[in-house]
Amino acid sequence: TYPCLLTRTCPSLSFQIPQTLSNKSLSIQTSNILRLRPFSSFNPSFSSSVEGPNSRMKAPPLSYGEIHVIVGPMFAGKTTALLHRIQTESNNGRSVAIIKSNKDTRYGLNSIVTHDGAKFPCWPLSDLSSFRQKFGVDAYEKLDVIGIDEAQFFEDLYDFCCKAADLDGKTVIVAGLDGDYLRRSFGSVLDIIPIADSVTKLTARCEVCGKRAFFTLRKTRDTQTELIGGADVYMPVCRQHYVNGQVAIEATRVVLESQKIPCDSYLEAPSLPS
Ligand SMILES: Nc1ncnc2c1ncn2[C@@H]1O[C@H](COP(=O)(O)OP(=O)(O)O)[C@@H](O)[C@H]1O
Ligand SMILES: Cc1cn([C@H]2C[C@H](O)[C@@H](COP(=O)(O)O)O2)c(=O)[nH]c1=O
Repeated sequence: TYPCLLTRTCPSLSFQIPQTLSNKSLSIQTSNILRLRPFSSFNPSFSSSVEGPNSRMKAPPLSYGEIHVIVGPMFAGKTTALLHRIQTESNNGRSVAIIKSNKDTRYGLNSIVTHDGAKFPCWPLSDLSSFRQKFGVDAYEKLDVIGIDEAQFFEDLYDFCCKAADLDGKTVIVAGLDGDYLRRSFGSVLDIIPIADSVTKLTARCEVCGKRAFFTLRKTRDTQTELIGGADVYMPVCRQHYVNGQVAIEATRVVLESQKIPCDSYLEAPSLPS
């Protein structure tokens, strides 16, 4: 339980093997060994390399960061919750920034907008790794809280969150879809659960019966995973109406294809079987 820093050892490291082991035939490659260094021997005012000529490790931050994940179907209030948390952090005097995917250009690139129309300025990016450079290295150092919306669209989500919280001391608040329209894991959102401090799953209202909605039903015949859209393309549904809706969509597809009738939108909420 001694607070410690893991440092990669240099190949010339000498260490003691317990007597019981040293008598046996034992081959250990020192370059693959991790050594625990007492925290007290670490000087936090050093920001560059920690140990040895081969080490590229950055000194750990003075305080470590946090990762909070908000998931749920579309219309569940993920963006609203993200904006609320960011606003609270900002009101508490912390420096904040929000990143969103530049794939969603529906409301203009430089703002995130909730389904209710609430807005906040943001950084539209294709990948998270470019954020530090684009935001400015000095400005990034001073940043306390980073919000990420539409997290399912970022392939480098895991690496970014890890680095931001573990090495750079940032609080990262991530909002995104846990599942796609077929309820498959979406992007890397579920991959960051093991490194998160908290996970919140929000629900919407089922568009058919008004009960809690856990899933997002796609109303069109498109089959690609990524398809930007709102209520024109998607509706939040409960389990019963997800299952019924998928059956209805599949049946409609078969009928339309057999009659070669082009149709963009299959479903309207009132016509869904209950
Ligand atoms: N079926 C629905 N269930 C819940 N909220 C809905 C629904 N349809 C529209 N909304 C509106 O959407 C808002 C949530 O928007 P938003 O935060 O952008 O959600 P998300 O980011 O999860 O898609 C709700 O406060 C509500 O006013
Ligand atoms: C289910 C599903 C959604 N999308 C897209 C549709 C929207 O542009 C976003 C989700 O936005 P929200 O803030 O959660 O409302 O994702 C998609 O591309 N594929 C899907 O399967």
